[in-house]
Amino acid sequence: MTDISMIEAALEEVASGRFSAVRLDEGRVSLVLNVGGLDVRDRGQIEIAVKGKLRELDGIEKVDVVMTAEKVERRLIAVGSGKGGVGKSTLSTNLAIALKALGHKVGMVDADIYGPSQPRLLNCEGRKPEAEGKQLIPVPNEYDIPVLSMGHLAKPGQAIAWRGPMAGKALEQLIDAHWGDTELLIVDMPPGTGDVQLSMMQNHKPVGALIVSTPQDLALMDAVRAVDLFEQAQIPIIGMVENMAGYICPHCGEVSDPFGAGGAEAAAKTMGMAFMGRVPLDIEIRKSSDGGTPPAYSESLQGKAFHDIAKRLAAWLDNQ
Ligand SMILES: Nc1ncnc2c1ncn2[C@@H]1O[C@H](COP(=O)(O)OP(=O)(O)OP(=O)(O)O)[C@@H](O)[C@H]1O
Repeated sequence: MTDISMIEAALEEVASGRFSAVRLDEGRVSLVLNVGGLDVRDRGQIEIAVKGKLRELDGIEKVDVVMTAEKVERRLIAVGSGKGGVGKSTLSTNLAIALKALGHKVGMVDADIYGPSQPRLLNCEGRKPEAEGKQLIPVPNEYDIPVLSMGHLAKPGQAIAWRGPMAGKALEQLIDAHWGDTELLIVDMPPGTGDVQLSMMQNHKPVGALIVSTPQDLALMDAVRAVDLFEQAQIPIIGMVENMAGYICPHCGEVSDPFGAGGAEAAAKTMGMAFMGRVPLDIEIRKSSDGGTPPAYSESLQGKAFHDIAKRLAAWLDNQ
């Protein structure tokens, strides 16, 4: 007849170093399985392997497995802007990839529920997230940045026209998902300064917010409003990023400043916040990002600006 030592020997084969509290009671085995660091699929597989292996043993009729994982301390970083189209999503994607290259375990929440673009930017459009119980499982992709976006739930091109409370609920589902061992969650915020943004921040308390602006005055006025919103919610501002600064002509190499120059840096100084860096207006950034091959993933010149900003962001996180 099977005894505890035989059960432990069998467990050693399929779950070495991960089991504890093994009990045997009239043909019924119970144990605790530490699944820390495993993703959802691997967790499922190890559970099946353990149950299968133990049921092969003489007289074992039932196996109860309790899975535990050390709690991952997950930090949220909000990327916001006062208005749309300033490059918030592009920055979020490329920063996520650059932070991953620095060794962080990064995930992405596309909180821009009315105009989701992360599925396209991370080249995983058309994939549906699976669910475990009531929790969504983030969508994997070639960049190893698990992502959840309303774009994965709605049909491509389908307009998402929700009222505030519904939009807020959808966003909760994306954030309270099965993020596994993801330590850093980049939240690509919806543009503007409405209720959805405010309640998300109150509920989830990001550790900090990055503000994106283009250099011109009008965009900067909107950026000031975004700063106000984060301050209202008592979210520390990490700093300001200037996007679409200095256009380099692909033909003659001449640098021009269609949206002005240095405006965001000056505004950051006035508001007493850090300036995190500038990203040039470069057609390659648009082509590669919108084409699902973010420039930060390659050694390209265009990727460098994002890597520099990611280093500053990582230093800020280290100092928290
Ligand atoms: N530095 C840049 N150089 C060239 N094109 C850029 C740059 N940054 C962003 N873009 C392009 O500008 C467009 C808008 O960018 P993006 O979608 O990232 O902005 P957004 O602020 O997230 O917009 P929305 O609020 O509408 O989601 C995209 O086509 C993107 O490729």
